[in-house]
Amino acid sequence: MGRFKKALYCVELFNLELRTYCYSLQSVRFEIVLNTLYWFTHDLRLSDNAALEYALKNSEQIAFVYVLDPSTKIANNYHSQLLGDHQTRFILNALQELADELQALGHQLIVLEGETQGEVGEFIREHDINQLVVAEQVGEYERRQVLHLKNTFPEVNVVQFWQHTLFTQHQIAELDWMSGSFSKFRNKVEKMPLTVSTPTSLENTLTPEHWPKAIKVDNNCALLAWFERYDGTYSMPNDMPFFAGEHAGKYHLVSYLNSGAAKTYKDTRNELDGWHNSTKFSPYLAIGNLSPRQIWHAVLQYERSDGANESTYWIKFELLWREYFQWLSLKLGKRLYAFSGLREIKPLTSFFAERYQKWCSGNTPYPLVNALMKQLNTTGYMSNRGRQIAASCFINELQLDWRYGAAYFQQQLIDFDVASNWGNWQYIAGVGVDPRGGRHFNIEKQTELFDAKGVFIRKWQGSAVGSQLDANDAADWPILSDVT
Ligand SMILES: Cc1cc2nc3c(=O)[nH]c(=O)nc-3n(C[C@H](O)[C@H](O)[C@H](O)COP(=O)(O)OP(=O)(O)OC[C@H]3O[C@@H](n4cnc5c(N)ncnc54)[C@H](O)[C@@H]3O)c2cc1C
Repeated sequence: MGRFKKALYCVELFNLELRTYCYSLQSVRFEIVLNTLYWFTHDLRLSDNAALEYALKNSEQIAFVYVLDPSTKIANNYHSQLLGDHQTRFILNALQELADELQALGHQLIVLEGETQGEVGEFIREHDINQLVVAEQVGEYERRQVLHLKNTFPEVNVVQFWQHTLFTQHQIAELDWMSGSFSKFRNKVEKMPLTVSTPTSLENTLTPEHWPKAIKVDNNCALLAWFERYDGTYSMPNDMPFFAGEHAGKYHLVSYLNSGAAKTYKDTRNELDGWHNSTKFSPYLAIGNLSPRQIWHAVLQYERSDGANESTYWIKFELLWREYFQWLSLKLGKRLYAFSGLREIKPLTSFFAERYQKWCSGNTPYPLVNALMKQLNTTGYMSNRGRQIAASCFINELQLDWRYGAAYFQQQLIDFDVASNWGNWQYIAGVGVDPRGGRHFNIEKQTELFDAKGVFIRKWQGSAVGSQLDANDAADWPILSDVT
């Protein structure tokens, strides 16, 4: 055989082998049915959800699961629940909407009740799941849950997607930002500059007839049970109409921008009250009814159509604060919850049960703080400036351990987000990465600035009942000779 013919022969042999290999790969693929479990966590939406798109395109059968964990309703070491009633209600309503959406597509949202990783694990076992798809999260506790499942089920293909932030992990790696102040982070982001990729829409990528088959279960009444337990007779305050769900989130985004309030955002964002004085995007971002990319691009679109100014820039600036805390939380891991945060020095505090109680219920000697806490307890919301004042009072005037305050906020906030809450508390307590140390807001000055006429304090009945911080002062303690 000539050299040329020999070469051709070899190529043909190689092609044949390649075809056989591909064919066997195809048959393997047909033998293994991809039974996927899609686990919803902080991504309660169908659009701009890369993990969900992947799961739908790469499965033969699929089940959608969300877990309601009763242990999150039990008081923890800080005397607070991990999941308070305001956010519970918000989540339940969002789940109901998601369940309806999935049902219209011939699928089911299976709401399980129990210890989260145990419930997911049991579902994997019972339904021969060989692929678990879940959005990647920044919280240490949530990350450990997925890690635990990966270790328990090495045969299950665990696929995770990063979709809770504006930027990708790859973009952040390129930034070469090894944690540090917000200014450093923002400067780097804006100097590069990093681009926020366009959000995706499920309808444009996958028509319903191409969805995988549904894995269904019979017993699915946990959602109803939780509604009965936690929705009760609750009526939403008229001036804080937080309707939950992906549709409500999208509607809120459009109506906020249509209201024109974005044009004056920078001047109004610090006000203590008023629906349109700030965007109120936070509850939707916290549970993933909206993605930050959807908001970012809606603001860009608004700037193109209605004009950009300092205020529209400032909305993006604040979204960068959120972004910063998400990446910081990922870097800090469990140090996000540590008393000394990132610093070597532990703050000087004590535990005054009475002061703590008074702060929580809004009965301190500080009317503005009282009004803020009552607003929080009633609505689940408090403005950013309000949060700064209330947290500063907790740390500086009341000299309490900041972690108890953070945990109480976690319980009360409708928009609780692990990175933003614990990160901001660290920042005010002076144990975070900020080089300037903690923040002490002068309550009198803040009252003068934001509630000079006392309207907010009257609305929330903040007037101080007594001017004394502690019922017992040192003089009330028995002296040693009396005790013996
Ligand atoms: C002690 C303390 C605790 C906080 N806890 C939370 C929390 O659990 N969840 C939460 O979402 N935010 C938290 N924040 C940040 C901020 O107060 C809220 O995001 C904001 O008040 C929500 O209202 P908005 O959507 O109208 O904000 P806007 O002023 O309209 O801001 C637009 C968006 O930017 C982001 N943002 C604005 N300010 C901050 C900030 N300081 N840190 C991080 N992101 C920011 C939010 O996503 C917000 O929705 C906390 C702040 C403090 C000081």
